[in-house]
Order: sequence, then C-alpha cells, then structure tokens
Amino acid sequence: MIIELKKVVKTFSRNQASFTAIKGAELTIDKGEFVSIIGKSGSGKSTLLNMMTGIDHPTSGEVYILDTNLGQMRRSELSKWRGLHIGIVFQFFQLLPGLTLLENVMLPMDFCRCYLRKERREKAYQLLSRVGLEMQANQYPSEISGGQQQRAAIARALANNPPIIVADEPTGSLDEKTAASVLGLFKELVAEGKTVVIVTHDLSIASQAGKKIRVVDGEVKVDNRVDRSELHSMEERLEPYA
Ligand SMILES: Nc1ncnc2c1ncn2[C@@H]1O[C@H](COP(=O)(O)OP(=O)(O)OP(=O)(O)O)[C@@H](O)[C@H]1O
Repeated sequence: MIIELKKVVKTFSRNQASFTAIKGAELTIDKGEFVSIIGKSGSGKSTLLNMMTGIDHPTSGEVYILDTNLGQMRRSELSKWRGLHIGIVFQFFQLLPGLTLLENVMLPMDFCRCYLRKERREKAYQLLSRVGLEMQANQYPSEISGGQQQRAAIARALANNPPIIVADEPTGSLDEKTAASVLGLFKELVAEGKTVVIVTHDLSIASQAGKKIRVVDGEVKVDNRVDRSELHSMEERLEPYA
C-alpha cells in the first residue's frame, strides 16, 4: 500500500459556522494503481487530493504515504518531502511564464537539489523529449499550445522521479483529442509502476482507472460499478485516439 487515509475529516470555518468537506474518509491505494476521483462540483474532490498530498492537513484522522505519517511532519519538511515523492499536475498547468520549458522542468530539481547541477539540464531535456517536446525546450509557455503546456507540466511533475503522480482535472481545459493523448501519458506512467491519482469530471477518463473513487457531499466511496454498457460506449468514443 502506498497511500492510506484513516478516518480523515476536514472541516472549514465559514462565516463563524463550520462546514465538513471530507467526512471520515477511509482509503487505501496500492503501488502502481491508476485511480480516478469523480464527484460533483463542491463535493470535496480537491480537498481530498490536498489531504492525500499533504498540501493541507486533516482536521482529524491520519494520512500515510509510503509509510510516512504526514501529520507528524513539519510544514517545511513536508514540502521538500512532497517534492521528492509526489508529482502534481494542475488543470491550468501552472508553468512559470517567465521561464522556458526546460527551466520549468528543472525547477523541482533545483528545489530538492537531488541531482548535481550539471545533471539537471540533461534530465530536464530527457523528460521533455519523453513527452514529445524536445524541440520546444527553449520556448516559453505562451509560445506553445495548451496540450503541449500540459505535457510540459507532466514532465515537470516527473522531474524528481516521484513514485506518485497526482493530477487535479489535468484534461479539464483540453480538447478531446489532446485530453486522450495526455491520458495516454498517464497510462504509460502506470505501466511503468507509478501510482497515478486523477481528479476528473470526465467519466470516460474515470472509467479507465483501475480504482474509481466517488466523492458525494464529502463522503468518499470506492466505486467500481461504472456500468459495462457505459464503459463500452466510452471506449468506442476514445478509439480514434488510441
Ligand atoms: N479553504 C476553504 N474554506 C472554506 N470552505 C472550503 C475551502 N476549501 C473548500 N471549501 C469547501 O469545501 C467544499 C469542497 O470543496 P472542493 O474544492 O474540495 O470541491 P471539488 O469537488 O473539488 O469541487 P470542484 O469540482 O468545483 O473543483 C466546497 O463546498 C467548498 O466551498
């Protein structure tokens, strides 16, 4: 098991009232699993992801990643630990506009200092070429398409070779064809043994995950009952992009 949540509760204060966004989540994810998280807007998906990455702490309960209890780490320790163990991909890529793609991919390596300085550039090139962007390495994010930016963001998430990749709506701002190619990249990573967790509104993407998690009003349920018929028609739709 690579990720474990035990009785995780997250409560926010709102206008002097409290609101429980995650209600006692119990969850285990194994190494090499491809996991999707679905749920309506406001159901608690991003909050759950933030608990799973240590970006935010639960109000109560425990989160273990690779046998490390995140609640026992100091914030400063945690951000370095996260940089080494979890690669994060966002809907709107969040590449730094003033840096080239190569420099963007080098950033997490610079932050964690896990490779020698001279190795970082070479590794960043390798990662960009892995996602098909070697020719764009010296371009700026504004000079390339959304799909290319997301590929660069995935290369950046892979910079420190983390065992876990977490993505919040990674295809939400991409067209269907580009989304399918980004999904293909995630599948390759799973085939290589990485654990990939994706929050998505897209049922066709969710249905392809080995473990499907549904969040309903803060209740977290493992839900592998995507109908076969539903799945079949989705596969048909995706076939042209396979
Ligand atoms: N920092 C916060 N303070 C107060 N309430 C919050 C905070 N963060 C999230 N919430 C509330 O918790 C609930 C869950 O939010 P969350 O962003 O996790 O939902 P979501 O399922 O990711 O939604 P979406 O699909 O729209 O991104 C929402 O009602 C939201 O308003």
